[in-house]
Amino acid sequence: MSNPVFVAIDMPRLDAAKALAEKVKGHVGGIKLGMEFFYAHGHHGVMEMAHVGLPIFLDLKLHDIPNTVAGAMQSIHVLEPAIVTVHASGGRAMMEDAKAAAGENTKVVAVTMLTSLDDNDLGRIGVAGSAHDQVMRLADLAHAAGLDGIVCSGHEVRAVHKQWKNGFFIVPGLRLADGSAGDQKRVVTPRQARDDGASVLVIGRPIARADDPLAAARAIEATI
Ligand SMILES: O=c1ccn([C@@H]2O[C@H](COP(=O)(O)O)[C@@H](O)[C@H]2O)c(=O)[nH]1
Repeated sequence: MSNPVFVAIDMPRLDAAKALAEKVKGHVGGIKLGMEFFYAHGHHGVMEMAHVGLPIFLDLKLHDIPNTVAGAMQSIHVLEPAIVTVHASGGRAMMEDAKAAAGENTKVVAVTMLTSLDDNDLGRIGVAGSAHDQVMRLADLAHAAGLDGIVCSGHEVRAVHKQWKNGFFIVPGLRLADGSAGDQKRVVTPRQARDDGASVLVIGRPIARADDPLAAARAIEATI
């Protein structure tokens, strides 16, 4: 993949989403659509965004019993997304069934621990150990389930890459050194994540909410 940046288009308006994608398309490698967009526009919206001509990452973070997640994967099959996410904490059988139900050109990738959480948050939800331990544990489970890779923060991607050589690693929670982290807690720069083995760099607000999104996308591209 030449440009590893997928711009996260987290907005409910289709016209605004299309305008942003058209504006930055020469400086990103793909488009990430999440719940905010998909719940508002569904299949129609994804098909509209596909006209931009970039690979589509459907970040739906599926998490349910195996039969339901497999059904959801079948329902989005026709959209031929390049990437779809499920939650690793849904368990091995859920991930296996998700992969089996996905199209052959769709990478199924497991969200390990959200980048908006840190070690303290993990303790509060009853999980012992560090974020690093939790990501490594769930990466092993996703690998065993036959998934293509995982979503983790830039704090863990180097270690995960070492243990899963041909894995596909998606890293959100990216900020330039002077950028506000907002709700993200495990943050690194795009350059750091790339150097540490990220396959895809997910960048949302630093582009979408910039005064000049095109200039922001260009500036980020220049750093990687
Ligand atoms: O652990 C995760 C998993 C997914 N995301 C998604 O990435 C983008 C990040 O947006 P920014 O505006 O660049 O913070 C967003 O769509 C999240 O849903 C994540 O941040 N962390």
